[in-house]
Amino acid sequence: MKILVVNCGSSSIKYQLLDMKNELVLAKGIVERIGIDGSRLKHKKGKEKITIEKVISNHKEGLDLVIKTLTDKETGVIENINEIDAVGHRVVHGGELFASSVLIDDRVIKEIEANAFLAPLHNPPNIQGIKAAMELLPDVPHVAVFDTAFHQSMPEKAYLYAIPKEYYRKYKIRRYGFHGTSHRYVAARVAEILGKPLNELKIITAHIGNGASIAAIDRGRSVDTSMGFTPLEGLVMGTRSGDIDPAIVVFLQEQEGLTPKEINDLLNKKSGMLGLTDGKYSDMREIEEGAIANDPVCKLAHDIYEYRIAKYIGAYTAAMNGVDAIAFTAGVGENSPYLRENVVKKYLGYLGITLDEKANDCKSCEKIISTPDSKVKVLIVPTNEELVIARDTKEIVEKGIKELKLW
Ligand SMILES: Nc1ncnc2c1ncn2[C@@H]1O[C@H](COP(=O)(O)OP(=O)(O)O)[C@@H](O)[C@H]1O
Ligand SMILES: CC(=O)OP(=O)(O)O
Ligand SMILES: [Mg+2]
Repeated sequence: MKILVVNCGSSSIKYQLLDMKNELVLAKGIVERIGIDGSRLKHKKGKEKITIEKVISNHKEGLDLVIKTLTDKETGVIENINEIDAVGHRVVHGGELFASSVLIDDRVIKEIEANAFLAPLHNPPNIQGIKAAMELLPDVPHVAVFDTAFHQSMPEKAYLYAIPKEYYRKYKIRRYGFHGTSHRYVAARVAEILGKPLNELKIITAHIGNGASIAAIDRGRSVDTSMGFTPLEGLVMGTRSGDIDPAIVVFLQEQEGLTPKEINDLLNKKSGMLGLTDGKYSDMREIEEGAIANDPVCKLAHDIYEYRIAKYIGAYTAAMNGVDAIAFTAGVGENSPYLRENVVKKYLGYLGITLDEKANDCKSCEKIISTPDSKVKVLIVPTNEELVIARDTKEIVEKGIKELKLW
């Protein structure tokens, strides 16, 4: 079975074509700058890389180009579209309706559309991608895999905010959490690597990418996570503030005369590492270089970044009344020995953890980086959200079911 995985952002489409016989990635790529000057497709087939520069006005044109590239004699990996057996779509916000992956039909599309007000940046392009893919590949099943689904197991005490309850009833304001597909994959891998059943482990997963979140996973179920109503809450990120006193929002609106959209942009796009470095850097590689070279601005920004991670690990250890394993994943978590070393050595000694510095000196590897005598295990686990999407899609299609049960 060959499955196309599609992840539509506001101006991009990431895709992978997988052969599920051996879970091999046949080709992958990204369409960038959709509807903007300089749109292009970057495609990778094995070690071969190509770029097609072309005007791409909308998601349908983008997906059309993806399919053409996948079936082209030179760049392609399949003869024609009939070889694609199913399509798996990443959908960011499933609200309270979707606690698992589902087969897409008219009702599901309507419900994802109804949730768009909760994720105005993410869900509209996701829906455009689904509609375009269903038009281009009308004869195969399409499956939606939600970022929020895995976190639907959180108890009320973790997901309700202490604001008048009518706003939960009226607008569904609550913690949803994101990156669920990644947290779910990483927790399952931790159990496999440690050779213990997932339902006997307390795991903290730290998805530290450009967007970043931490989750507390108690015996396979997400019981708390740092992102909230939107992906703005929690950790300090590339350009997002993470936790702040909500009174700052009102204060800045009044003092600076900002509109709701302006304050939202300020917190999502101009804050985090970018804000802390006066608009210089949002990429962790640059901040790290600066911090290692003792640049005081980068050093302080990095201190704040790692401190927030450490605080959440402490909070989630308390939330689960203990922890067996802590796993780092995503762009920074997988690739930065410096970040992991700082968090573990400065802040996690009290858990009986010693860092194995040699093991930690590694990028994109899957391994244990705490010493054998450490009471709590620390791991690096490269995430693979596309593989989870493809596996869920395969399971739904093969079993002929509408919905997958996650727990
Ligand atoms: N070697 C590295 N050291 C530190 N940070 C890295 C390294 N490689 C990638 N990153 C960081 O990973 C982040 C992107 O992570 P990723 O998980 O791809 O994010 P997203 O999916 O949110 O775009 C960037 O901030 C980048 O700087
Ligand atoms: C939901 C979210 O924050 O995603 P990303 O980290 O990819 O921006
Ligand atoms: Mg990501």
